Amino acid sequence: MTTDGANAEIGLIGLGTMGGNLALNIADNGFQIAVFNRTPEKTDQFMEKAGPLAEKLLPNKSLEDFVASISSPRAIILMVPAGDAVDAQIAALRPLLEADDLIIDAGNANYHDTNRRAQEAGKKGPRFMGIGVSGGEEGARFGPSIMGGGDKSAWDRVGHILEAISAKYEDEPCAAFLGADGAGHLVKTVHNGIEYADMQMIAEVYGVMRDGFGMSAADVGEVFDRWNGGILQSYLIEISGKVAKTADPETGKPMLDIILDTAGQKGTGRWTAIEALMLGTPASAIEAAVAARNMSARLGEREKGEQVFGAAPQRMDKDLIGIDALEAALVAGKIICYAQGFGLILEAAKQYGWDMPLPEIARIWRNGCIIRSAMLNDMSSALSDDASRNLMLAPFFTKKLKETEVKLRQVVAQAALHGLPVPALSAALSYFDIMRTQRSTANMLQGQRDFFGAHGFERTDTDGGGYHGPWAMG
Ligand SMILES: NC(=O)C1=CN([C@@H]2O[C@H](COP(=O)(O)OP(=O)(O)OC[C@H]3O[C@@H](n4cnc5c(N)ncnc54)[C@H](OP(=O)(O)O)[C@@H]3O)[C@@H](O)[C@H]2O)C=CC1
Ligand SMILES: O=C(CO)[C@H](O)[C@H](O)COP(=O)(O)O
Repeated sequence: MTTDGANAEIGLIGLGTMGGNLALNIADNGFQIAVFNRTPEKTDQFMEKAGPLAEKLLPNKSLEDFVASISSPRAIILMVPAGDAVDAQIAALRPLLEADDLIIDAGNANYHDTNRRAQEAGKKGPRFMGIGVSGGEEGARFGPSIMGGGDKSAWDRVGHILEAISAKYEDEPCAAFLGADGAGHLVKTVHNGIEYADMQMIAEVYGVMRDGFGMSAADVGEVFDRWNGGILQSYLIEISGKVAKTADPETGKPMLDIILDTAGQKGTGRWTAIEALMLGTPASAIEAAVAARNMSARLGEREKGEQVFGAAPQRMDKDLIGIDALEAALVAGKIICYAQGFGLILEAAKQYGWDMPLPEIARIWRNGCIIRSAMLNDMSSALSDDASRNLMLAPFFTKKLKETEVKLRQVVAQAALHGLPVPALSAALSYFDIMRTQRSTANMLQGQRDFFGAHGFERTDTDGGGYHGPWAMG
């Protein structure tokens, strides 16, 4: 293949929401970038909107021309839907590329797919790496958080571009190499799992304010705005305030009162829960958040349930718990869901032998990504002190949990008494209570298992295992 006129330093396929903005971001940072889109008309539309950045963009209508316009060894970012589209795009590119060329999947891939693709690349070429990108449309355009995985030498080749286009926190790039094969995509998946839990807990306190306290959407928005000035400062609290205060231009009603209450999901939250179950590590707040989205989608069943049982939510006297208790409950819930998320990453790193820098993960989540928040700076410090310790046991977070735990308990208890569902906050509280109890109730489980299956148990008064109760059949 000729490389005459191959000027682009990098290429990108998939000019959708994320890919189009990422390409503009790369061009804006001074890199010449070749672009290609399956539907050629979208490439024309993209170029029309590129303005002065067009001079840094090399649009192509065929994959062959696209590949030929990138300087060798080539680096090509894929920003297409996860799954079959990625495999199909790699298969289409493979005959056009040389062994040292590099394909970078920047979509929300399942990390098991990334592990497989990395192995296939090792056998068939070209080179391959998977990176997680977070920040939505705006992040892609002006600075996302980038979670790199794969071959370190591949990261070293393109890392300067990824760092340049990433968000910055106090001038530090929110982009880093996090480990081999699918490590970057595993971290992005857990990021999204935490995102699910964080969003769900915010929705739960919104529910207490709306259905329990009878507050208007605008008043709820004011509360979120106030919280955003304190310990809960975060992108998700900020946008929740904006969502709550926005009116529908057509009806003038609050947007929140117009939006149908069935949550969509594309899979990353579910993958996080599946991964936690497969790795045997507790992620109950995240699992509860995924289950809550699943329940929300069953609108017909919920309608029938309300007809049969009556609606659950009941008004509650604001003084029973108060707005400040909701803030404290969110603080506690947030710490716990991050403790679970980092615990899951730690477990996956052990399983795959990946040397994953947990403080670095918290560091690159401090800006650019959807879960960016003030607390992530403290998490990065806590994980730097000891990355293998449960985050709840880091002194800063122990103190915060001691300050907020009672409020979390009051919110969950009063919510339950008033029929206000708070599944993620409840799961967080149960996790907290189990993880601070030396003598749990699993002795009963062991007794039951031994009774019906002779599975054996360990005794508290003797070393070793394989003991049976007197119920065992002789
Ligand atoms: N939206 C978001 O907030 C975020 C999305 N992501 C991930 O980024 C990736 C892209 O998402 P997003 O930009 O939102 O998606 P869009 O639907 O906006 O764009 C998808 C792009 O992929 C192309 N495409 C679709 N199917 C194929 C195919 N079979 N072969 C080749 N190209 C194809 C489309 O081309 P065409 O114009 O021809 O349809 C389009 O350019 C996904 O993996 C998503 O999960 C990651 C972080 C945030
Ligand atoms: O990766 C993202 C944010 O970090 C995407 O916006 C993703 O689509 C969010 O997940 P879901 O669509 O399942 O809510």
